[in-house]
Amino acid sequence: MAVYTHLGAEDMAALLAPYHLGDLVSAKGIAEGVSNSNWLIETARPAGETARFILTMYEFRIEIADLPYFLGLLDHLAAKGCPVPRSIHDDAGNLYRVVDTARGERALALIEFLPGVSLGDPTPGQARAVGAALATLHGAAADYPATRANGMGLAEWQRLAQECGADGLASIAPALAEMVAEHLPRLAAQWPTGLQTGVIHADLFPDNVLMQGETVTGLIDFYFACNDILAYDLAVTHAAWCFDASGEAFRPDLSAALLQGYASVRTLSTAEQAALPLLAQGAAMRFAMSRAYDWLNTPADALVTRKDPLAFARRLLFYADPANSGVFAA
Ligand SMILES: Nc1ncnc2c1ncn2[C@@H]1O[C@H](COP(=O)(O)OP(=O)(O)OP(=O)(O)O)[C@@H](O)[C@H]1O
Ligand SMILES: N[C@@H](CCO)C(=O)O
Repeated sequence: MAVYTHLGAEDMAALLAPYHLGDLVSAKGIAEGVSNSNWLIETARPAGETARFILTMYEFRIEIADLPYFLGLLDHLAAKGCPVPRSIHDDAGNLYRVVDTARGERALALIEFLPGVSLGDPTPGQARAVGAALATLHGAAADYPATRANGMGLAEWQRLAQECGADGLASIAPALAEMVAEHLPRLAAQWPTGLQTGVIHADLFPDNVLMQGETVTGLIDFYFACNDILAYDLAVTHAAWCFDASGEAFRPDLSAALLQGYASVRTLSTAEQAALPLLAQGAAMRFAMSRAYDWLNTPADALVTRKDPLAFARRLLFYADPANSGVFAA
């Protein structure tokens, strides 16, 4: 569950007052998500119609100084027609507010509620739509004026691996320690330079995409967004979408559809196309390392479920295997 801060009805009404959204009808904690407290807010306007919003209270991991980048990006993309939630500004025009809570000072922001559901078992048609939505996002963000470095790039994978230590990684599984020892130095030595960069989502997993049928109705959770290699974002999305739920079996049908969807909107350069296998190994390393670190550092009685690092260690080995080099062929 992810509502870390309890808010009573009066607290909630007071928090929402500067937004002039109408009368508070309901505020329901949302169980999904691990980093923030989220509520679905329903309000009634004077004319009687209801409106829905998501209220997020930032609990861990997110630097307040980064909120203008994340929330400004939502407004930039929404203004260009991308299916992302607009941020709701308070009556003074602020994108976010800092409030006192029983757990100390917290930043909070309101965004538009978007319809749709996130998928457990996507179809090729849905993967194609996600690929196209990602490429559209890359194009729409091209003139976003702010920049943010990728805090989850290669240097961070190396730091996380060091924090876990070879023994820590081996305590999860010996194969994980072996995989990191073999592949992390190689990725560092071979990581591509000179590919086109821009704003990337960097975490476009199925739980961060809302869909109705084969239509993408929401791209959400932009809290890893940053400026980095555009094709790396496609590689992240590929690693997140193109394996079955067990993380074992590659799904060529989803892979082909996702890549086709992306290419239908943005043509990859020859260099990007050639780099995809390596970028996908990097993407798999990124999630293997963040999950391994969380695995070793999340107390057993924590509210959140730890995610399996091995699912991404296996994906890295899949992408590194020359027998699979045709996966990204044009
Ligand atoms: N704009 C939105 N419209 C509709 N539902 C939303 C919206 N934003 C968030 N949600 C819902 O809230 C849930 C949690 O949101 P989000 O993924 O942003 O939280 P988080 O704590 O940052 O998650 P994570 O575990 O990925 O770090 C989503 O799975 C989705 O169900
Ligand atoms: N989407 C990530 C969590 C955010 O880093 C994962 O599944 O590991």
